[in-house]
Amino acid sequence: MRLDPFYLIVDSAEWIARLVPLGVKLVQLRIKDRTEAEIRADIRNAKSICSANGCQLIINDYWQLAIEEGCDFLHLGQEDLAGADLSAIREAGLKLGLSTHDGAELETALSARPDYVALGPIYATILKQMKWAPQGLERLREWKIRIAGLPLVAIGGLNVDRIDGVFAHGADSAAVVTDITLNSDPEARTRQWLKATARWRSS
Ligand SMILES: Cc1ncc(COP(=O)(O)OP(=O)(O)O)c(N)n1
Ligand SMILES: Cc1nc(C(=O)O)sc1CCOP(=O)(O)O
Ligand SMILES: [Mg+2]
Repeated sequence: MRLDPFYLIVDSAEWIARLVPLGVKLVQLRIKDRTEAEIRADIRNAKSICSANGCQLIINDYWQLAIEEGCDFLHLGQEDLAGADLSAIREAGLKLGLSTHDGAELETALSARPDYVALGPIYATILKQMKWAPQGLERLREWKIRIAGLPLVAIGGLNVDRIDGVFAHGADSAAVVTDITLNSDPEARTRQWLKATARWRSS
């Protein structure tokens, strides 16, 4: 499986409606602190926008809703994974990406046979508090060897200037939140990301 090199992460279908039509081909809906009804509605909207734009939608955390809404790709962290029904996820035909932050988490992730592995935070992030220090670029090289052919997603503190570094160190896709969502012009920043990742898309 191949992932687009530009992996956008946003917290609403509104963001997806704004940015996916610009040419984004891989987006995660990462919603926190909203009601189940609101999340379900956003998943439906996001699914419809992504389908119309040929964009792969990945649902974060809400594996039951992803199954119920007929989604096809899920992202789970380690705690999410511990509480999830992997058989139900697989039976529903969902692909699965997993977060990792250290060697033990990588072992746990690999035993769940994921479709990609994410490593973070590569750089310090302002999105959420994390108990891990920045991994640095060299750790990506190590992970790429250890995951033996699986796609590797780099996440945490990425911006347009850091894109080439993560790909040069083995990442297959660069995931980003605040460099786009907190930018004064998110559409322009998205276009910069699309341009900066183009050479990794075609190679
Ligand atoms: C691509 C990608 N990588 C890592 C994460 C983080 O997942 P998790 O550790 O479950 O934390 P939350 O995002 O749920 O706060 C991710 N969402 N996406
Ligand atoms: C949601 C998330 N997970 C991470 C991990 O390391 O697992 S880092 C992160 C935040 C990514 O946001 P930004 O691009 O704004 O730094
Ligand atoms: Mg999670």
